[in-house]
Amino acid sequence: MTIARALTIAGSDSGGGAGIQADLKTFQELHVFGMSAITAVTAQNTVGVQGIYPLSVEAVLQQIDSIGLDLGTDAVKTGMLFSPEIIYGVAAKIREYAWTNLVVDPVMIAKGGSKLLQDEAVAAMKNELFPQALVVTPNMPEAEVLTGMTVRTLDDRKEAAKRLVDLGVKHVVMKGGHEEGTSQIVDLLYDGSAFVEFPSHKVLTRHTHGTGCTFAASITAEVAKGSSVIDAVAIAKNFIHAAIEDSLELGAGHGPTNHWAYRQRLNASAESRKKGRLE
Ligand SMILES: Nc1ncnc2c1ncn2[C@@H]1O[C@H](COP(=O)(O)OP(=O)(O)OP(=O)(O)O)[C@@H](O)[C@H]1O
Ligand SMILES: Cc1ncc(CO)c(N)n1
Repeated sequence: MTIARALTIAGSDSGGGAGIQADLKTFQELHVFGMSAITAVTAQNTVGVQGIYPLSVEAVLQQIDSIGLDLGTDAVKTGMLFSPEIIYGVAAKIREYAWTNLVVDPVMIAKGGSKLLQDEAVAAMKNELFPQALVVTPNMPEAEVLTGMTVRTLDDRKEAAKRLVDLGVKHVVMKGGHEEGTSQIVDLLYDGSAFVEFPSHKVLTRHTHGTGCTFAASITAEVAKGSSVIDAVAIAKNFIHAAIEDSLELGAGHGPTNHWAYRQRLNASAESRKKGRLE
Protein backbone atom coordinates (compact mmCIF):
# COMPACT_ATOMS: atom_id res chain seq x y z
CA MET A 1 0.00 0.00 0.00
CA THR A 2 1.37 3.42 -0.85
CA ILE A 3 0.99 6.01 1.85
CA ALA A 4 0.24 9.58 0.80
CA ARG A 5 2.30 12.14 2.70
CA ALA A 6 1.76 15.86 3.24
CA LEU A 7 3.89 18.54 4.87
CA THR A 8 2.52 21.71 6.43
CA ILE A 9 4.80 24.71 6.90
CA ALA A 10 2.83 26.99 9.21
CA GLY A 11 2.33 28.48 12.65
CA SER A 12 1.25 26.59 15.75
CA ASP A 13 -2.17 27.51 17.22
CA SER A 14 -2.24 26.51 20.88
CA GLY A 15 -6.06 26.55 20.69
CA GLY A 16 -5.98 23.68 18.20
CA GLY A 17 -8.44 25.09 15.65
CA ALA A 18 -6.14 26.66 13.07
CA GLY A 19 -2.52 26.48 11.90
CA ILE A 20 -0.40 23.34 12.21
CA GLN A 21 -2.94 21.67 14.50
CA ALA A 22 -5.84 22.08 12.03
CA ASP A 23 -3.64 20.92 9.16
CA LEU A 24 -2.43 17.73 10.87
CA LYS A 25 -5.95 16.84 12.07
CA THR A 26 -7.28 17.32 8.55
CA PHE A 27 -4.49 15.26 6.94
CA GLN A 28 -5.18 12.45 9.40
CA GLU A 29 -8.93 12.52 8.79
CA LEU A 30 -8.31 12.22 5.04
CA HIS A 31 -5.89 9.28 5.52
CA VAL A 32 -2.74 11.19 4.67
CA PHE A 33 0.43 10.98 6.77
CA GLY A 34 1.00 14.50 8.12
CA MET A 35 4.32 16.20 8.83
CA SER A 36 5.09 19.73 9.98
CA ALA A 37 7.66 22.51 9.93
CA ILE A 38 6.66 25.18 12.46
CA THR A 39 7.35 28.82 11.52
CA ALA A 40 6.06 30.48 14.68
CA VAL A 41 4.45 29.53 17.95
CA THR A 42 1.30 31.47 18.77
CA ALA A 43 -0.42 31.66 22.14
CA GLN A 44 -3.98 31.67 20.86
CA ASN A 45 -7.52 30.63 21.74
CA THR A 46 -11.06 31.24 20.50
CA VAL A 47 -11.00 34.81 21.83
CA GLY A 48 -7.82 36.03 20.16
CA VAL A 49 -4.06 35.86 19.77
CA GLN A 50 -2.21 36.55 23.02
CA GLY A 51 1.37 36.12 21.74
CA ILE A 52 3.44 35.46 18.60
CA TYR A 53 6.90 33.90 18.80
CA PRO A 54 8.52 33.40 15.38
CA LEU A 55 11.25 30.76 15.07
CA SER A 56 14.61 31.56 13.49
CA VAL A 57 14.91 30.99 9.75
CA GLU A 58 17.52 28.32 10.55
CA ALA A 59 15.07 26.42 12.77
CA VAL A 60 12.36 26.50 10.09
CA LEU A 61 14.66 25.33 7.29
CA GLN A 62 16.21 22.59 9.42
CA GLN A 63 12.76 21.09 10.00
CA ILE A 64 12.12 21.14 6.25
CA ASP A 65 15.48 19.46 5.59
CA SER A 66 14.70 16.77 8.17
CA ILE A 67 11.68 15.85 6.07
CA GLY A 68 13.21 16.46 2.63
CA LEU A 69 16.29 14.35 3.34
CA ASP A 70 14.41 11.39 4.80
CA LEU A 71 10.64 10.97 4.62
CA GLY A 72 9.84 13.01 1.49
CA THR A 73 6.35 14.33 0.77
CA ASP A 74 3.66 14.18 -1.93
CA ALA A 75 2.30 17.67 -1.29
CA VAL A 76 3.20 20.78 0.71
CA LYS A 77 0.94 23.40 2.26
CA THR A 78 2.10 26.77 3.55
CA GLY A 79 0.11 28.78 6.09
CA MET A 80 1.37 31.47 8.50
CA LEU A 81 4.88 32.37 7.28
CA PHE A 82 5.22 35.63 9.23
CA SER A 83 8.32 37.33 7.76
CA PRO A 84 10.02 37.92 4.39
CA GLU A 85 13.12 36.10 5.68
CA ILE A 86 11.12 32.93 6.43
CA ILE A 87 9.40 33.16 3.03
CA TYR A 88 12.70 33.50 1.13
CA GLY A 89 14.12 30.48 2.95
CA VAL A 90 10.99 28.32 2.57
CA ALA A 91 10.67 29.19 -1.14
CA ALA A 92 14.30 28.20 -1.74
CA LYS A 93 13.79 24.83 0.02
CA ILE A 94 10.63 24.08 -1.97
CA ARG A 95 12.62 24.79 -5.16
CA GLU A 96 15.58 22.68 -3.94
CA TYR A 97 13.41 19.63 -3.26
CA ALA A 98 11.37 20.20 -6.47
CA TRP A 99 8.08 19.99 -4.52
CA THR A 100 5.56 20.92 -7.19
CA ASN A 101 2.30 20.03 -5.38
CA LEU A 102 2.35 23.27 -3.43
CA VAL A 103 -0.79 24.78 -1.85
CA VAL A 104 -0.22 28.33 -0.58
CA ASP A 105 -2.78 29.66 1.90
CA PRO A 106 -1.74 33.34 2.05
CA VAL A 107 -2.53 33.75 5.76
CA MET A 108 -2.32 37.40 6.83
CA ILE A 109 -4.62 38.21 9.74
CA ALA A 110 -6.27 36.10 12.47
CA LYS A 111 -10.03 36.46 13.12
CA GLY A 112 -9.44 38.89 16.01
CA GLY A 113 -7.26 41.17 13.85
CA SER A 114 -3.74 40.06 14.90
CA LYS A 115 -1.13 40.20 12.15
CA LEU A 116 0.24 36.79 11.19
CA LEU A 117 2.22 38.18 8.20
CA GLN A 118 4.37 41.31 8.25
CA ASP A 119 3.40 43.93 5.63
CA GLU A 120 6.84 43.73 4.03
CA ALA A 121 6.39 39.96 3.50
CA VAL A 122 3.58 40.31 0.93
CA ALA A 123 5.96 41.05 -1.95
CA ALA A 124 8.15 38.07 -1.01
CA MET A 125 5.11 35.81 -1.05
CA LYS A 126 4.03 37.05 -4.48
CA ASN A 127 7.50 36.90 -6.05
CA GLU A 128 8.97 33.77 -4.46
CA LEU A 129 6.09 31.43 -3.60
CA PHE A 130 3.30 32.17 -6.08
CA PRO A 131 5.31 31.20 -9.20
CA GLN A 132 5.84 27.76 -7.60
CA ALA A 133 2.24 27.29 -6.42
CA LEU A 134 -0.17 24.69 -7.76
CA VAL A 135 -2.99 26.32 -5.78
CA VAL A 136 -3.37 29.61 -3.86
CA THR A 137 -6.41 30.06 -1.57
CA PRO A 138 -6.99 33.74 -0.65
CA ASN A 139 -10.02 34.96 1.26
CA MET A 140 -11.48 38.28 0.12
CA PRO A 141 -9.40 40.65 2.33
CA GLU A 142 -6.23 38.74 1.36
CA ALA A 143 -7.16 39.00 -2.33
CA GLU A 144 -7.44 42.78 -1.88
CA VAL A 145 -3.96 43.05 -0.36
CA LEU A 146 -2.45 40.76 -3.03
CA THR A 147 -4.00 42.55 -6.00
CA GLY A 148 -4.44 46.12 -4.74
CA MET A 149 -8.05 46.11 -5.99
CA THR A 150 -11.36 46.19 -4.13
CA VAL A 151 -12.86 42.70 -3.87
CA ARG A 152 -16.56 42.65 -2.95
CA THR A 153 -18.56 41.00 -5.75
CA LEU A 154 -18.18 37.73 -7.68
CA ASP A 155 -16.97 39.73 -10.68
CA ASP A 156 -14.31 41.39 -8.49
CA ARG A 157 -13.17 37.95 -7.38
CA LYS A 158 -12.93 36.77 -11.00
CA GLU A 159 -10.77 39.77 -11.89
CA ALA A 160 -8.56 39.25 -8.81
CA ALA A 161 -8.14 35.56 -9.69
CA LYS A 162 -6.93 36.53 -13.17
CA ARG A 163 -4.38 38.91 -11.66
CA LEU A 164 -3.04 36.17 -9.37
CA VAL A 165 -2.69 33.72 -12.28
CA ASP A 166 -0.67 36.45 -14.02
CA LEU A 167 1.83 36.12 -11.13
CA GLY A 168 2.46 32.47 -12.07
CA VAL A 169 -0.07 30.69 -9.85
CA LYS A 170 -1.58 27.63 -11.61
CA HIS A 171 -4.93 27.55 -9.80
CA VAL A 172 -6.61 30.14 -7.60
CA VAL A 173 -9.43 29.36 -5.18
CA MET A 174 -11.06 32.65 -4.24
CA LYS A 175 -12.90 31.83 -1.03
CA GLY A 176 -16.26 33.44 -0.41
CA GLY A 177 -16.54 33.15 3.37
CA HIS A 178 -16.34 36.95 3.80
CA GLU A 179 -19.10 37.79 1.31
CA GLU A 180 -21.72 39.92 3.06
CA GLY A 181 -25.50 39.93 2.77
CA THR A 182 -25.83 36.50 1.15
CA SER A 183 -27.28 33.21 2.35
CA GLN A 184 -24.94 31.34 -0.03
CA ILE A 185 -21.16 31.11 -0.09
CA VAL A 186 -19.50 30.57 -3.46
CA ASP A 187 -15.87 29.49 -3.61
CA LEU A 188 -14.46 30.14 -7.06
CA LEU A 189 -11.75 28.03 -8.76
CA TYR A 190 -9.81 29.49 -11.69
CA ASP A 191 -7.17 27.59 -13.67
CA GLY A 192 -6.18 30.37 -16.05
CA SER A 193 -8.86 29.52 -18.59
CA ALA A 194 -12.17 28.65 -16.89
CA PHE A 195 -14.02 29.37 -13.65
CA VAL A 196 -15.74 26.65 -11.62
CA GLU A 197 -18.12 27.70 -8.83
CA PHE A 198 -18.50 25.71 -5.59
CA PRO A 199 -21.65 26.99 -3.88
CA SER A 200 -23.00 26.03 -0.45
CA HIS A 201 -25.41 27.53 2.02
CA LYS A 202 -23.92 29.80 4.67
CA VAL A 203 -24.01 28.21 8.13
CA LEU A 204 -25.10 30.79 10.69
CA THR A 205 -22.44 30.35 13.35
CA ARG A 206 -19.59 32.25 14.96
CA HIS A 207 -17.52 29.06 15.23
CA THR A 208 -15.34 29.54 12.15
CA HIS A 209 -11.86 29.67 13.67
CA GLY A 210 -9.45 27.97 11.26
CA THR A 211 -11.87 27.43 8.37
CA GLY A 212 -9.30 28.68 5.85
CA CYS A 213 -6.52 26.43 7.20
CA THR A 214 -8.80 23.39 7.28
CA PHE A 215 -10.07 24.02 3.74
CA ALA A 216 -6.55 24.43 2.28
CA ALA A 217 -5.29 21.40 4.24
CA SER A 218 -8.09 19.28 2.72
CA ILE A 219 -7.06 20.39 -0.77
CA THR A 220 -3.43 19.52 0.08
CA ALA A 221 -4.36 16.07 1.39
CA GLU A 222 -6.38 15.22 -1.71
CA VAL A 223 -3.65 16.46 -4.05
CA ALA A 224 -1.16 14.31 -2.08
CA LYS A 225 -3.35 11.29 -2.85
CA GLY A 226 -3.20 12.11 -6.57
CA SER A 227 -6.53 13.90 -7.07
CA SER A 228 -6.93 16.64 -9.66
CA VAL A 229 -7.26 20.15 -8.24
CA ILE A 230 -10.94 20.35 -9.16
CA ASP A 231 -11.71 17.06 -7.36
CA ALA A 232 -9.58 18.15 -4.38
CA VAL A 233 -11.51 21.44 -4.05
CA ALA A 234 -14.84 19.59 -4.26
CA ILE A 235 -13.86 17.30 -1.38
CA ALA A 236 -12.37 20.21 0.60
CA LYS A 237 -15.65 22.10 0.28
CA ASN A 238 -17.59 19.12 1.67
CA PHE A 239 -15.01 18.61 4.42
CA ILE A 240 -15.14 22.22 5.66
CA HIS A 241 -18.92 22.42 5.33
CA ALA A 242 -19.40 19.37 7.55
CA ALA A 243 -16.77 20.71 9.98
CA ILE A 244 -18.61 24.06 10.29
CA GLU A 245 -22.12 22.57 10.44
CA ASP A 246 -21.28 20.06 13.21
CA SER A 247 -19.30 22.60 15.24
CA LEU A 248 -18.06 21.75 18.72
CA GLU A 249 -19.15 24.89 20.59
CA LEU A 250 -15.83 25.23 22.40
CA GLY A 251 -14.49 28.42 23.97
CA ALA A 252 -16.06 31.84 24.53
CA GLY A 253 -15.23 33.34 21.13
CA HIS A 254 -14.86 32.03 17.58
CA GLY A 255 -14.69 28.29 18.29
CA PRO A 256 -12.88 25.68 16.20
CA THR A 257 -14.54 23.56 13.53
CA ASN A 258 -15.16 19.83 13.91
CA HIS A 259 -12.41 18.00 12.06
CA TRP A 260 -14.02 14.56 12.42
CA ALA A 261 -17.47 15.57 11.12
CA TYR A 262 -16.73 14.66 7.48
CA ARG A 263 -15.50 11.15 8.40
CA GLN A 264 -18.42 10.66 10.78
CA ARG A 265 -20.86 11.48 7.96
CA LEU A 266 -19.09 9.15 5.50
CA ASN A 267 -19.18 6.34 8.07
CA ALA A 268 -22.86 6.98 8.80
CA SER A 269 -23.83 6.82 5.13
CA ALA A 270 -21.72 3.66 4.57
CA GLU A 271 -23.45 2.12 7.59
CA SER A 272 -26.94 2.94 6.30
CA ARG A 273 -26.08 1.55 2.82
CA LYS A 274 -24.89 -1.65 4.50
CA LYS A 275 -28.10 -1.85 6.55
CA GLY A 276 -30.16 -1.32 3.38
CA ARG A 277 -28.40 -4.24 1.69
CA LEU A 278 -29.02 -6.53 4.68
CA GLU A 279 -32.72 -5.71 5.01
N1 LIG B 1 -20.43 30.38 7.63
C1 LIG B 1 -19.98 29.51 6.72
N2 LIG B 1 -20.80 28.54 6.23
C2 LIG B 1 -20.37 27.66 5.32
N3 LIG B 1 -19.11 27.66 4.82
C3 LIG B 1 -18.24 28.61 5.26
C4 LIG B 1 -18.63 29.58 6.24
N4 LIG B 1 -17.56 30.38 6.50
C5 LIG B 1 -16.55 29.93 5.73
N5 LIG B 1 -16.95 28.87 4.97
C6 LIG B 1 -16.13 28.09 4.04
O1 LIG B 1 -14.89 27.89 4.70
C7 LIG B 1 -13.81 28.00 3.78
C8 LIG B 1 -12.87 29.11 4.26
O2 LIG B 1 -13.46 30.34 3.87
P1 LIG B 1 -13.10 31.76 4.49
O3 LIG B 1 -13.34 32.75 3.40
O4 LIG B 1 -13.86 31.93 5.77
O5 LIG B 1 -11.56 31.59 4.81
P2 LIG B 1 -10.62 32.38 5.80
O6 LIG B 1 -11.16 33.74 6.05
O7 LIG B 1 -9.26 32.29 5.20
O8 LIG B 1 -10.67 31.54 7.13
P3 LIG B 1 -9.82 31.76 8.50
O9 LIG B 1 -8.96 32.98 8.33
O10 LIG B 1 -10.85 31.87 9.57
O11 LIG B 1 -9.03 30.50 8.68
C9 LIG B 1 -14.45 28.26 2.41
O12 LIG B 1 -14.57 27.03 1.72
C10 LIG B 1 -15.81 28.83 2.75
O13 LIG B 1 -16.73 28.55 1.76
C1 LIG C 1 -1.19 29.81 13.54
C2 LIG C 1 -2.35 30.33 12.78
N1 LIG C 1 -2.36 30.17 11.43
C3 LIG C 1 -3.42 30.61 10.70
C4 LIG C 1 -4.48 31.23 11.31
C5 LIG C 1 -5.65 31.78 10.47
O1 LIG C 1 -6.81 31.15 10.74
C6 LIG C 1 -4.44 31.38 12.72
N2 LIG C 1 -5.46 31.98 13.38
N3 LIG C 1 -3.37 30.92 13.41
